[in-house]
Amino acid sequence: MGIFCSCSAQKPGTTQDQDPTPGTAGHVSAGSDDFGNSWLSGVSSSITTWISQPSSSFTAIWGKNVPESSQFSDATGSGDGTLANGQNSTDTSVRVFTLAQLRAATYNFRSAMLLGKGGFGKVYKGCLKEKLPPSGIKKTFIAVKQLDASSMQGLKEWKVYGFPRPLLEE
Ligand SMILES: Nc1ncnc2c1ncn2[C@@H]1O[C@H](COP(=O)(O)OP(=O)(O)OP(=O)(O)O)[C@@H](O)[C@H]1O
Repeated sequence: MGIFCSCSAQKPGTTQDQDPTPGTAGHVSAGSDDFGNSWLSGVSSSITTWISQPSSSFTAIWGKNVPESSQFSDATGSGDGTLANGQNSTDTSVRVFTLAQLRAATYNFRSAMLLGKGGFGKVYKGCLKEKLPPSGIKKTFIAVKQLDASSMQGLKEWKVYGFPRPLLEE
């Protein structure tokens, strides 16, 4: 099974009005990977393609009642092109998202975050938060495609049909 995601960046700020928090806001703790071993995810803020592999060791906590210090400060992994599993990307535009981060962004793929379903899997809305000094928060809204385990051919289709793409406004 795999994950693809696309995103649209929001100007830095601290507003919560567009936060896609489900009605039953709560905390999400990323646990062990019960989806399988072969995760791929991609995120794009514009035209860059991001491919990452998960790290189940990263625990992210998300929610309005969560202290800011508990939220991940770097939603994009190391940010230096180093993949979560230690591999290096040859493309400096590649940024890494762990499975835990994508789970946190989508509230563990909560049904309330479901945008739709395609032929290869479900698409969830998510929000990544990054701390900006001194006290700002950058929100990046994403669409995450979670491939069905039986649809790994979707990886090829995804490349062909243009994922990632910006999150469409509602
Ligand atoms: N970037 C996005 N922003 C907002 N909603 C999206 C986005 N991408 C997909 N969706 C929602 O998810 C649904 C499924 O998207 P998907 O891309 O999987 O559709 P599809 O092209 O029909 O699927 P497939 O390519 O797997 O056959 C869409 O109908 C739409 O409602």
